Amino acid sequence: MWITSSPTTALTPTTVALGNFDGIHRGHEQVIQPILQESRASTALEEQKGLDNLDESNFKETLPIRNGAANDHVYATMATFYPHPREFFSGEAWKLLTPRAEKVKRLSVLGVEQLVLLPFDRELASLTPEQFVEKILIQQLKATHVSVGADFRFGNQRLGTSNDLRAIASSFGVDVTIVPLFTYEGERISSSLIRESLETGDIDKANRLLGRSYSLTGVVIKGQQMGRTIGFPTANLQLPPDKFLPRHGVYCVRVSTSSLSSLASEQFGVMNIGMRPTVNGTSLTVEIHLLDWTGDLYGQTLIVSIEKFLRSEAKFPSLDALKSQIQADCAAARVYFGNGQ
Ligand SMILES: Cc1cc2nc3c(=O)[nH]c(=O)nc-3n(C[C@H](O)[C@H](O)[C@H](O)COP(=O)(O)O)c2cc1C
Ligand SMILES: Nc1ncnc2c1ncn2[C@@H]1O[C@H](COP(=O)(O)OP(=O)(O)OP(=O)(O)O)[C@@H](O)[C@H]1O
Repeated sequence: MWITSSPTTALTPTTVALGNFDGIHRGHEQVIQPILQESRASTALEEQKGLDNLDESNFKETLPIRNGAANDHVYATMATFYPHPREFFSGEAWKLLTPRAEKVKRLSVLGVEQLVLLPFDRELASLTPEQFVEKILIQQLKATHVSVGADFRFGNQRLGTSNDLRAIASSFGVDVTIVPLFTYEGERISSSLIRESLETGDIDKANRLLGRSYSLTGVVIKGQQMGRTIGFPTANLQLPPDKFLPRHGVYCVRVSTSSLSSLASEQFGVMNIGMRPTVNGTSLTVEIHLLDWTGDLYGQTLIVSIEKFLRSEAKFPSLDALKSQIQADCAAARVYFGNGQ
């Protein structure tokens, strides 16, 4: 996937899904679908042209190549803002459901070909809706089609609505798909609602809104190595600093790794997110104990899918008391994953 934070270097022409898209939830996927369809239609057209021109003597030259203006390919593009507008306006670091690497991975799976990170600064924030369309969408991205949700707002002071976008874009001959709001049990699916669910430990709801399990991807680093002394070795995860974490506490998780060398298949585990008050911890840690697994995971990248909130983190009077509780956590996780022992 081509990623650029300079819209003038975007691959063009484009079909554009527009918004913040933090989390890439089920509502976002509805907005992305039309641009994929349009891009695939252009690929089919290209391939047909390639085939029409094909003969044995010029085989190489007539296959469609996607570089430069010489082809008709329309690039399925997500145009999003960086930093997140909330971070820009509040001046405070904004934690993300999908930090950049995760977003890119998810978009690639969906078939998006290009991510354009529009630098969100005073200049961009002060563009009127008309200026935004003309400068960014038409001149820079050479959009042929744009897709947004019905509640999309844009331009200076968020004055432009999705209908305004359609009216302005149509004056340039560009179609706008306005996707009806995708709801779950009567509530509009949004990044904010997913954050709220994660904050309260309602993992089931967060995962249903997302359409997949909320996950943490990080490298295993060394902890204090006390876990093994109480019989529960843990993999301590280092996460991107801008990753949004659910409420502190203990969770049932599924763990996999992109590397073939460590975990042969997905493993079940228990995870603690918190300060470890029992051992007078001073920093936030995210640590996982894998059920029925021993081995070395240092340096490995783990993908941890969060499935269920079990309990809040607590300060125990002794390490033995903590150990008994972790044993109970493991038992609860086995029951949850259906292999009670
Ligand atoms: C499933 C699980 C639950 C935990 N619950 C708590 C807890 O409630 N309170 C606490 O202080 N620490 C808790 N911990 C963290 C332990 O204190 C920690 O694993 C131990 O201190 C070892 O840390 P280390 O791996 O950095 O050496 C938990 C750890 C796990 C794996
Ligand atoms: N549930 C939904 N159904 C259809 N379109 C949606 C839905 N949620 C967001 N969109 C659209 O997807 C694009 C990206 O949405 P954006 O990330 O800005 O909103 P969001 O998920 O509601 O996040 P937040 O809660 O932070 O406002 C926008 O065009 C928006 O209108």
